[in-house]
Amino acid sequence: MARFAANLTYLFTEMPILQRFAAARRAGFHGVEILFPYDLAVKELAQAAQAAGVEFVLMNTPPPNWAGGPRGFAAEPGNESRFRDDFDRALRFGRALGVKHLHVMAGKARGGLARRTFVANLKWACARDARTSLTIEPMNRHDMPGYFLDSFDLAAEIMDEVGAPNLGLQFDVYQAQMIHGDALAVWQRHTGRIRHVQIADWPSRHEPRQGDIDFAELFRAIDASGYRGWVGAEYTPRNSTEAGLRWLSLA
Ligand SMILES: O=C(O)C(=O)[C@@H](O)CO
Ligand SMILES: [Mg+2]
Repeated sequence: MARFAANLTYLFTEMPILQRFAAARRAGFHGVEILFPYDLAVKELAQAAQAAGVEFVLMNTPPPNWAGGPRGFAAEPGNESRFRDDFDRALRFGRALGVKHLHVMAGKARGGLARRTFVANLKWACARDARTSLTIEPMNRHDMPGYFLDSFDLAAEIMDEVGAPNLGLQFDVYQAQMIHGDALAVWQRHTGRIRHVQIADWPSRHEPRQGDIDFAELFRAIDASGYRGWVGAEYTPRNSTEAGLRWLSLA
């Protein structure tokens, strides 16, 4: 069975960020994700992860202006040099924390030039450090209007164009269901490309077993596919984080 990581931007928000690592471990998680840890001290984050005994699995790049700004800008023509500077910063940050995957966010853009920009930036980023695993994740149009990477089939095409072994697909169950209406079918269509998984139920984006997705079937499909990577819990708890963790012992 895959290993589970707690997304500390979504879970355990009842306590300060540095306390969330140990809380996640006590709850049964062996890894953690943080969307944008850049405002925090690397040393303190690394110590918190080490003391808790959890792996740092995922963070996003480039660091965006989260307060109302775009979600990344890797597909935005004209921002290439900013992308490179910010990507290098993320790379340094990620190395210091031992982060397994860096999720490269496309930002808001449309059209052929945006596509070429995204491909060129990804090629550059993949070549920057061939040992660092990068991921791309499609986002649904309802939650992120205008986001360039808005389908898993487009992500597969982009990956083929980039053609780098250290670029993988991030399969978020909630995003797949929102975009394509059948997360399991998306899993089956793109299994070989998937490097990281995130889960939340649909349509609520709460914990598994609160909505319409058949997680027993999905976990069986993930197991049967031979996927042995991480599964990140990236959902908004319905009540407290602790109260909603029953799904973890049933997975
Ligand atoms: O919204 C999602 O889904 C994500 O995975 C985030 O990384 C977007 O920031
Ligand atoms: Mg996600």
